Amino acid sequence: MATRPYGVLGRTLKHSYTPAIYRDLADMDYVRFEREPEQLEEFLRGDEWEGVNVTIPYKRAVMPYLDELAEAAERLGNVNTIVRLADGRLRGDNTDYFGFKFLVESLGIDVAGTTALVLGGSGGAGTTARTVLSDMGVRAITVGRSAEVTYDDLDAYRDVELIVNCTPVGMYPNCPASPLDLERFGNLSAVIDIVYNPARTGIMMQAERLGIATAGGLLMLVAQAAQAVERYTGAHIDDARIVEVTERLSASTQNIALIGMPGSGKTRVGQNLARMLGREHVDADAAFAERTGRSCAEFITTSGEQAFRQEETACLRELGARSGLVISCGGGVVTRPENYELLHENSRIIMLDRPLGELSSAGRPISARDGVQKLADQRMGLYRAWADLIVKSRDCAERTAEAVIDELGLAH
Ligand SMILES: Nc1ncnc2c1ncn2[C@@H]1O[C@H](COP(=O)(O)OP(=O)(O)O)[C@@H](O)[C@H]1O
Ligand SMILES: O=C(O)C1=C[C@@H](OP(=O)(O)O)[C@@H](O)[C@H](O)C1
Ligand SMILES: [Mg+2]
Repeated sequence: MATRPYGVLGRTLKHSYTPAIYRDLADMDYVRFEREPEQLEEFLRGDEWEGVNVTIPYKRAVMPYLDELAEAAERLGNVNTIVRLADGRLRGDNTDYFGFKFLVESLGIDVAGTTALVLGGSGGAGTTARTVLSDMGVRAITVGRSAEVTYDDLDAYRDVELIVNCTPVGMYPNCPASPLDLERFGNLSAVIDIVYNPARTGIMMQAERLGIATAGGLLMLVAQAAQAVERYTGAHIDDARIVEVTERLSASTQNIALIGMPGSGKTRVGQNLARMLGREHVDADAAFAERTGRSCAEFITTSGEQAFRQEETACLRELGARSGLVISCGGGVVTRPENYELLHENSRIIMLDRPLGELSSAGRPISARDGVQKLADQRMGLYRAWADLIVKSRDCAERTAEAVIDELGLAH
């Protein structure tokens, strides 16, 4: 057994999911090796590590210090895994190839003979994607601002079956955003995005709306890590385990967003949920008050509902992009269609379904103005349509929180 640690080498790694992935995949402790460019040589020639995953911006920069390259690294011209061989020599490998192939295969589509647009295809990730796709029999076309095919030339490619995003457009914190409008493509079978935060990027959400299959980058991230572990330890990690670890990571990194009628328990159940799961709780109404210096009720009474809704959306844009939170929404979040994607991009949306007769209007100017029944007529259909999961209210907020945890399949 190696006594030196494994780790991930990069420049800023604070938000890296990699240590969590290794812990879950292989019960391995994984060190974040944050180094500046001028420290690279010393790090690579030193012996404080046993093996490393390499991330941007060093996937090419490490190459001069390696003694040999695996075929994938040679072909792609970059290295994401370095293994220390028994004789001390360093071998550079590239497991992103496997990771991306795993992602494409997860769609369950026979891609051979199809054509794909690879957005950002000339960058490092784009090269990996193009190489994998070509090996799978796909005609991969690089699209980029200075590539042979630019975003202005796409009318000639309306019939492509696949679009792959390898640009950072849509990545946290500038989200939701999409590099491309899918409307003009009439023959798409899938959209792949290698971005993994948020869980659903702008282009993926548009694809969902159009009924097109999607795959996000988290599975690739876990699959490349799994093959790196195989390279370090020689132990095989099977496909089902890669999927299982991805699902767990996806569940823990996405927010849990509670929606439902005013008084249904979003705030109180959210507090309990966060406590039970060890997560941070954010009440959207409290965040609103902090941002504007006025409570929701006060804001609505003095500035009107429309101004309130505008601020509420601005608040939600920031909140919905974050990770791992329990978010208690305001009851009126469903009144603006644009709020849906702000939640859906990185949250599982849970509707709390509490009998109307139990709902109080106290301190709620909109409930008081319209009455619970009228609000329910306007909103219940929307709550149901937005929800990934509908949980019936139990006899107290704590028990409802337990039910949410059980129905989400989370441990507490
Ligand atoms: N079964 C239950 N589930 C949720 N809340 C309940 C339940 N029974 C009573 N309550 C009470 O109802 C109120 C719900 O209010 P709140 O959480 O502010 O709702 P919302 O945020 O959805 O408007 C709280 O005072 C809570 O203690
Ligand atoms: O139903 C609504 O339109 C509102 C519900 C409130 O949140 P709760 O549902 O938590 O009471 C709050 O966002 C605001 O007063 C408007
Ligand atoms: Mg509330």
